[in-house]
Amino acid sequence: MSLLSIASRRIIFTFLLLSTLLMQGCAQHNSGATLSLYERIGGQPAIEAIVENLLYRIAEDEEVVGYFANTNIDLFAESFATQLCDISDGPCRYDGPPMDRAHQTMGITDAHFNRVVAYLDIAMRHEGVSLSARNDLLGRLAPLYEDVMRLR
Ligand code: HEM
Repeated sequence: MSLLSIASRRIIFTFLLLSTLLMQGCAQHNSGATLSLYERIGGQPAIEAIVENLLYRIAEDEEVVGYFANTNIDLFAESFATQLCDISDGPCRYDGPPMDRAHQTMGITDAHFNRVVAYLDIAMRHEGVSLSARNDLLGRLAPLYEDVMRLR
């Protein structure tokens, strides 16, 4: 085998190796392994659409909407969207009241808590958020249950 053909084989081998590594990198990127949860949800526009969608579902639930009777809905929407952005590793910092203070004197029942969480899941599904991203976000909200219900 000539020196030239050994050299060209090496070049081809190196090229194949590099393109395989590059393709693996792209596949990993596309599968979401390197994306933040915030990005997998769809970033700020998706979060705002999800909160809006959630608000319509709450408005249609005669029992749950009662909790929001004295609430400034625009402020709530902004605050909730910031919290979702923060908790999903987005570029926001939630600096509103802690969850136990935000929900004091409400006496939220388990059934109503579950309904709001279900509405949030449906709102995310409606906005095209993948099952795994939905589960990850709900998993991050789950530890707030005790504070929202004021059980601590
Ligand atoms: C994991 C579940 C929940 C999270 C993460 C959450 C988060 C929040 C946040 C961020 C605020 C805004 C706080 C502020 O800036 O003043 C808020 C307010 C509020 N939440 Fe929740 N919430 C949850 C569950 C619920 C449930 C189940 C209900 C009722 C059934 C509820 C009813 C309210 C109401 C009525 C307000 C407005 C309080 C006010 O007018 O000052 N929340 N919540």
